[in-house]
Amino acid sequence: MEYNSKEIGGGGVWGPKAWAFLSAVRRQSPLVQCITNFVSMDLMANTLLSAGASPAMLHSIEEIPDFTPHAHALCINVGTISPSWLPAMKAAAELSSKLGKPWVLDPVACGASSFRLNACLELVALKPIVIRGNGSEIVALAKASVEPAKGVDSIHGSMDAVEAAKSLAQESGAIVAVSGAVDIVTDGKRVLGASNGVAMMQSITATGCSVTALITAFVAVDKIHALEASVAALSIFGVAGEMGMRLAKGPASLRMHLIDSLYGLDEAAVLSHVNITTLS
Ligand SMILES: Nc1ncnc2c1ncn2[C@@H]1O[C@H](COP(=O)(O)OP(=O)(O)OP(=O)(O)O)[C@@H](O)[C@H]1O
Ligand SMILES: Cc1ncsc1CCO
Ligand SMILES: [Mg+2]
Repeated sequence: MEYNSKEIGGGGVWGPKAWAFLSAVRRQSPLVQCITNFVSMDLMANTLLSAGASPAMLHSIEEIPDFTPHAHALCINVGTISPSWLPAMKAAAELSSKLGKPWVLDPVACGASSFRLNACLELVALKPIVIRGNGSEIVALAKASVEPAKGVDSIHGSMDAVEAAKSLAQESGAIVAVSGAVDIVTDGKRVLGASNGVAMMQSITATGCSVTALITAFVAVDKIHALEASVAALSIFGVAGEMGMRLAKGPASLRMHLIDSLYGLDEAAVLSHVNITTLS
């Protein structure tokens, strides 16, 4: 995709960019392989379908040589990792990188144990194009230290993790995204912020996992612009949350309306709601 790279500030230039990404996903319907946790499989697959992508939750190591080459992108999430899952994650990541296909890492609760942290560090070494976590996950991964936060939930705001995100991006070569009230995305130099979404999204399990999968679908259609793809996916998911919140009565109905809103997003809603700015 071609963009006017000259930023003219605010959502003005980003609304059309975000719409271009969502439209490309709807048009191309990329096949996204997800090796993810048991909690997130349903919401993640439905998020991808609602955005127009095609999810496939294949995680067996025996299937990777046949299947992974057909996927347009790969999402790896360590949420319920056990030692038997790690070889398949590494094999799929390695094969994707070898084939020039983008893959995205969600380092769920990477500070919770040394096994989980080391698994994430091994995966980071296999060159994900994007790493998306919450504030505590990005701080733990950047410091490479076990420091139990609150399990899969964050005790850091996304803005508390900006420096950690920049240093992780510089060390790893990946785009790093931190979700929160303002979603932060950095390549180690530029820092973009997406101020969409509603706080109640934190009360639905696996919304973070699902937005990581949406980022994967967006980089599947334009891996050259992974920074822009990531911030656009975070903003679009947030806009769907804002629209869904108008009809929701609580987390359970927000979950349903978020999916419906993502499915039904039109250009006018995207252009008027996307709120992406350059932070530095
Ligand atoms: N205070 C907030 N206001 C608006 N949106 C928010 C807020 N906090 C989180 N979000 C949004 O909620 C979604 C999930 O982000 P969160 O940081 O909770 O991820 P997570 O901790 O990895 O979640 P999970 O592990 O349950 O998948 C993102 O789209 C994010 O933008
Ligand atoms: C609750 C939970 N536990 C492990 S993974 C997961 C989903 C949110 O990350
Ligand atoms: Mg998470």
